[in-house]
Amino acid sequence: MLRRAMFRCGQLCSVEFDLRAEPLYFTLSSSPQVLHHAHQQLFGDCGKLFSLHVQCANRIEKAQTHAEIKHKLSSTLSRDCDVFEASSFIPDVANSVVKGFFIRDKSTTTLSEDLLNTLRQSERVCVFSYKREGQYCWQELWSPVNQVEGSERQYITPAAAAEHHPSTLNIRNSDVFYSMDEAYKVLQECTDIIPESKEVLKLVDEQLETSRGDGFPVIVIEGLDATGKTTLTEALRESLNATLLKSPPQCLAPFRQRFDSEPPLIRRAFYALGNYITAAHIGKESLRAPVIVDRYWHSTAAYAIATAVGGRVENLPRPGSELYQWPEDLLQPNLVLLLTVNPEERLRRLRDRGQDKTVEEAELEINQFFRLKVEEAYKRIQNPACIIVDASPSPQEVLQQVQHLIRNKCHL
Ligand SMILES: Nc1ncnc2c1ncn2[C@@H]1O[C@H](COP(=O)(O)OP(=O)(O)O)[C@@H](O)[C@H]1O
Ligand SMILES: Nc1ccn([C@@H]2O[C@H](COP(=O)(O)OP(=O)(O)O)[C@@H](O)[C@H]2O)c(=O)n1
Repeated sequence: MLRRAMFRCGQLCSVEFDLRAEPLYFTLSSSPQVLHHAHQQLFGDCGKLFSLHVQCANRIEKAQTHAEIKHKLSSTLSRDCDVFEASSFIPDVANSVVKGFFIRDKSTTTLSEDLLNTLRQSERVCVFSYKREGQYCWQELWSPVNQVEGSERQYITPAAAAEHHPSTLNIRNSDVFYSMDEAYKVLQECTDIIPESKEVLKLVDEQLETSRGDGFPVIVIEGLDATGKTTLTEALRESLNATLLKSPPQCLAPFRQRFDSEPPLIRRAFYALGNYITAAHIGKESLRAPVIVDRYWHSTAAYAIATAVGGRVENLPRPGSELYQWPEDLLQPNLVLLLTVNPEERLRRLRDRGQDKTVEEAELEINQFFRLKVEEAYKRIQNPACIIVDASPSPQEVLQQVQHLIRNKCHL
């Protein structure tokens, strides 16, 4: 299946060569093409250069295989090996992305070849090698012993950058879910390999139909870790005599660690279903009191998009993209406030709080690109859009600022 996918006409390939730069784009053709300067860097002397592509029909198996290989490559290959994320895709065609890796092995050992041969035998992975003659470079199926019979040469053909970053093509109902059914289906497909999925789906089934009558206002507080959400939401619960809810809801707490260890497809479906459970609780609670929610769909979508899209903020889906649209079947709050503090103050608060960071928070600290993408994705989400609140002042000042906003917007 993959070989067809790799060579399909109009197929583009991209390699995330450098986090700070645009991916390297090329396509494949059966006739020799001269390499561009930019492609010399990757295909320069070829040497031990391989590309490795996951080929599984089942999307759960594909997601898990990709995650397993990523872990294997990072834990097994020596520092003499560069590993780059790669994709082959059809520009602007949703779900056309086939993900893979490029491995440039500068070591003198055969470690990468031994590992690739092991992976290749799993039948879920296809490995290509690269050869060069003068100005021409081509790929062909690889095997450790000799060239795979009938393996035709596919010449590397420089191509212009795609208008939209390839990672934005697979977001819909793979990283971000726009209906409960789509998220529900993913966990249904996992029940035999992740038994906890059955319990999560049972909790979803037990929730009442989400009714959003003309109840009390629903206010969501969003923001990166340590921006002050917990402190503010607890103060608002008291000052407004409100009900405080969280997403994911407490009933999912026993399963979080398990799903946090799964690839994005499964993990994000879990958090999406958490929002639907919280929505049912909001529907009920808002009939008798104002409701404050600590994180909701903005968090789920912003972190998922920022994780899925490699490289810089510019690679995010454009503002106004349908990927930022609120799910039609998810209860909408009256007001969403995004707490922001400068990075130094946030890190100080994180340290003062002393709790260990989530893996994602560790990533936020190391990778400034990721933090900027999360913050930008939060701001691009529409219907409802969030209102930005500077949460740098003291807890009391932030509370007063927010109470003023709530009075104006929700007449509370
Ligand atoms: N406005 C504020 N000014 C200074 N410190 C704050 C403020 N709000 C919260 N903190 C402190 O910062 C840390 C993180 O706050 P927390 O409410 O747990 O953030 P979050 O829930 O967003 O992760 C805590 O130690 C908290 O006491
Ligand atoms: N509604 C939500 C809430 C959290 N999350 C994920 O869970 C991570 C941390 O959530 P958390 O509630 O433990 O973080 P804090 O509220 O403690 O900062 C976020 O970084 C998101 O990746 C989500 O996807 N959707």
